[in-house]
Amino acid sequence: MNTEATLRIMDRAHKEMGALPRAEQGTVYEFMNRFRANPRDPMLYLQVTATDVRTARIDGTYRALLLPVGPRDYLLVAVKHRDEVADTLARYDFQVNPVTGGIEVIDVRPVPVSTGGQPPIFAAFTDAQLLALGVAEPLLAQIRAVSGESELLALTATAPQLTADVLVALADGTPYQEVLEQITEPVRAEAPVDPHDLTAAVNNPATQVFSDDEALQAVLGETFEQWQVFLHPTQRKLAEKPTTGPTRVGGGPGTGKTIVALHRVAHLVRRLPPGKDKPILLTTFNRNLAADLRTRLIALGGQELTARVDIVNIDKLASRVVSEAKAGTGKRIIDDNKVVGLWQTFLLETGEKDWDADFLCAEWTQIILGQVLNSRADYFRARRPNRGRSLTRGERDQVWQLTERFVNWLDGQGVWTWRQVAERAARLEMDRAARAATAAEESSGSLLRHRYRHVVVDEAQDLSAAHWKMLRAMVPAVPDDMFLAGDTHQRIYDNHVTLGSLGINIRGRSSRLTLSYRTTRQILAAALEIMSGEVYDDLDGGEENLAGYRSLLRGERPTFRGAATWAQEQDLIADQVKAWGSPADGSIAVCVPTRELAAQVTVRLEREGMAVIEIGPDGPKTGGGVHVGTMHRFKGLEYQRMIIAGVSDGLVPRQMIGQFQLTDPKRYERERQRDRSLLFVAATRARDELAVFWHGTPSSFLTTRLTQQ
Ligand SMILES: Nc1ncnc2c1ncn2[C@@H]1O[C@H](COP(=O)(O)OP(=O)(O)OP(=O)(O)O)[C@@H](O)[C@H]1O
Repeated sequence: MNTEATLRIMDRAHKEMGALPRAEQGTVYEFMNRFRANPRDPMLYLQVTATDVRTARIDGTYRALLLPVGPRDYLLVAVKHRDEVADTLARYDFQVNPVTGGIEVIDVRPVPVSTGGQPPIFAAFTDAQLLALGVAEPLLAQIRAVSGESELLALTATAPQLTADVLVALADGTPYQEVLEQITEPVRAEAPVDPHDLTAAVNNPATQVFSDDEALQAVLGETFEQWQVFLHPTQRKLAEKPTTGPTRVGGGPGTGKTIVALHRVAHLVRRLPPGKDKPILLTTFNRNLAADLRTRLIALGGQELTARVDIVNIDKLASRVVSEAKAGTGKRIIDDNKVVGLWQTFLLETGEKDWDADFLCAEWTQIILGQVLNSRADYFRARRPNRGRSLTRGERDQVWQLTERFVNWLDGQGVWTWRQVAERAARLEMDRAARAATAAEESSGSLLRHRYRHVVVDEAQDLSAAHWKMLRAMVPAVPDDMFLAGDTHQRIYDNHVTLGSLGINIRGRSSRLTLSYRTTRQILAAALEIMSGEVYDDLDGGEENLAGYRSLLRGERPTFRGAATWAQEQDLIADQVKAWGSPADGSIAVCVPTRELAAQVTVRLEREGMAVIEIGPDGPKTGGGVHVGTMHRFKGLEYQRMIIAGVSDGLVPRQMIGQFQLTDPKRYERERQRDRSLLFVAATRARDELAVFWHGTPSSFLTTRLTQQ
């Protein structure tokens, strides 16, 4: 098609279009085509207004508000009913933000006046201070009038993104300097900003625009996914920034880490030379998350994009490496949670009484296999972080010998564990990398190469050291080699690593997202309360916290209710699902600590005539019905409404970990932290509403502030 003019869509106009009836969306689409073909078409009634903005006729009812940003370039800033145009023009202001260099559309309608008589929230900050943080100047008067949270949220709902981010952070008590460093600096324009140069501004990544029809077609098409969103400028920077080495993106639940990882993949694919190979690996912890990543990546860029990306969960990747090398042929892989039982049988059969099966199992999986230790000598030298009791040289010798015998014993039965597969794969890949390096040095023209050019990992907090060693060996240490997304507060498997010691140096290349797009402020506050007092690591020997973690979404306060017995608690669950209208569309989930409880809840809800879908290792089998599953199954998922049930003393944290309190206090702390993280993960799956139930005594993770509200 001949185009006379460009017409880009600004994010807020895009949202307005999404809210129009379907037929109207099609009309906007046609309008855009006609406008691009000939903006002077008299049927479009392009009119200059008192401000810089132009209006044009979409149809008998709707008008487009257009901002000229170049001689033949326009920005669609709003789609309005014709009766609202005059009011909109009077209320809206447009500016180039002097900090970000992006165009902002600002709604300067007055904030509803508070009747509470509270003092203004931002009185402590001068105008100059607020402007230095990137707050939109036309909003200063409104900002000064804000004195309560509901007014604040009414204002931030329509304010430009940076203004909203800054105001909420300041209102939450984040120190000025921290807001400057964490919110403003990451989105500051790289070059000086000329506030009058709209052409430069529209091309600045801070201006959130769709530059083509894809977005509109997505709105019209069936495949429009809610997550196909405008990246926040901080998210975009992380997704597109060139890096000199491994990089990590952290941040609380729902801050868009997965979305950033997916956009990173898309960005890397766009930079690949043409080809048919798959030089990018996208991996995560389990099967259903890998399947989810594939679906989301297809939605983002279609088959063309996924054609260049190997998407596979980490254990499957390891087993693929092992079977390619024909290592372990004929052996059956057994589940890691069966390994302690096997150690017990082995110790019984061999009459070995000096050692505890649990201790040996952890030592073998975490230290010997986990660190891919080659020899007894390596084991003598190995660091044993987080292992609690120390071992003498003689004891280490005994452990080494016992594990060797145990491995032979397993071998004799034709089985091995996922941990062993990971360790073997790491070893094979490390050998391959060493051979590739020698071949390159000798420039012998060998075809030996690294498996991948880029590796992107989601849910990085749950990978073991052996997994990391394997991944490190799969990709050369070059710029943009590894991109890791993860949150240690959500670690639900017992894998603690220090990436630096595994050859993955993320120092100075670690960032954190803080704005949650999933949960409401009310749910977030409860989830943070669950985490209070616990210390978490940053995957690299340091500490990480959730400072600045926040949300702009508003909702009901979560419900916390106890019952006398489990039977009565099940009544609470059934009543709550009914109170939510028992929708069978997969928007509600019930999450419990154990499989037995999940089975009982299923029976109970089915008795009420509800369709129930149990969540298995591959995620929910179908979308419909009320989803029920154990807490582990909820990693990476999200629901409109969630019930977390069985949050009782003895169940959360698990009673059995009490045995370690005296024998192995470090392990006790680790296990307790893991259970706390499970509850945190579960609570942060809820988008709009959350109900937490227990029977008997509530879990010690539920503070009295929560249980008595
Ligand atoms: N810039 C954005 N605009 C609107 N929605 C967003 C944005 N970024 C993320 N989201 C939404 O927030 C939700 C969470 O995103 P995502 O799954 O990427 O978060 P996460 O940090 O990986 O979460 P978790 O750690 O809980 O797995 C999704 O519904 C996603 O669509």
